[in-house]
Amino acid sequence: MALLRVEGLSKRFGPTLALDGLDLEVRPGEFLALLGGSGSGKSTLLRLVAGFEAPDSGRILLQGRDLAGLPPPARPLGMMFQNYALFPHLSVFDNVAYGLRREARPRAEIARRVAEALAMVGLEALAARRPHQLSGGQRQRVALVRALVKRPPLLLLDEPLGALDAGLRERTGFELRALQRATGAGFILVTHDQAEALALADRVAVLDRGRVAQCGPPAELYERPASRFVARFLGAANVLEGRVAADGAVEAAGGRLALDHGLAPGGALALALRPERIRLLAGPPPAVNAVAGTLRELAYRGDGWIALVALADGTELRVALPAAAAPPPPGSAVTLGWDAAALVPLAG
Ligand SMILES: Nc1ncnc2c1ncn2[C@@H]1O[C@H](COP(=O)(O)OP(=O)(O)OP(=O)(O)O)[C@@H](O)[C@H]1O
Repeated sequence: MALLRVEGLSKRFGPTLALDGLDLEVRPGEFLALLGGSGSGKSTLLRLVAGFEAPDSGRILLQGRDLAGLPPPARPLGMMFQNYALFPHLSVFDNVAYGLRREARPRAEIARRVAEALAMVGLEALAARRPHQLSGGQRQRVALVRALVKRPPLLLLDEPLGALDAGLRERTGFELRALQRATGAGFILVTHDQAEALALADRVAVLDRGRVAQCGPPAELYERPASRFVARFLGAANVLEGRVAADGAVEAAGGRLALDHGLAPGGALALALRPERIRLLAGPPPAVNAVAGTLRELAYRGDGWIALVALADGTELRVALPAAAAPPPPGSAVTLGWDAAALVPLAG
């Protein structure tokens, strides 16, 4: 059985349709990332699951039970939202113990469970401190174990790493995933950071205008995006608009493109092509999967280069080159090529 099942969920705020018949499933023990641009409905979905808002239509089932009408505290969920304020006047221990005390658990059990929870994130030595005596990353970890100490089957996290700097963000991300595996809880993590979603999640759901545009394991979304939207949103893929010629090759971007499998001729077709799958070619171009263009812009990124190449038909390709590629200066004529397997047909 699914841990969480969301069926046909819709929510309107005045003229804005924040969720538009959204369907989603989270499996037991799964780390699911909700990825989407600003206003795509990520936070609204989390707020509806948490019970802070009621849907206009649709159902939310947790472990098979319809949550309709249940107030937030009655929902068996842990939550860590953007403004995860800790109680400033309470110690780390008391912050984490808060939820267990409200359940009137025996003192000895509370002491044991809080100690275990703090040990999971390496904060047992800081139990007596107040929040203002902690670093940002430490506060964030206290908020996390506070949400987990009641062992909820599902934890909702809204941009939990958003306030941390890049280095701490990556480290805390790894900790988050280790904690998820150790507890076996299902996690839903809202983020607008695609690298974070791809790195941490078992599956990623890409949201677009209140619907799930695609949901699947990170590599599947990245390698086989279903639509132009997902291809561009994840990893800034190039999208080539073309037409299938009589011999099954694709005419696009002013060149002839061959896929690694046959296509029925005649139709219009969009193909995704990742920037890092494109190479600079020297010498005469091959007959297929190569195009000539002019290098317009070049940016050094430390681990490599990003080049913008304008083709004769006006298409602009984004090309990621390795640091050792030694690209020619802007204004140069270049030939680009790629393997047939790099071309991914898009359905929408
Ligand atoms: N309480 C509200 N009143 C009016 N409009 C709202 C309300 N909450 C959300 N919206 C609107 O619903 C849409 C979805 O908002 P939501 O906060 O779910 O997006 P999001 O994907 O979380 O965006 P962000 O990444 O910017 O946080 C937006 O257009 C937003 O302006």
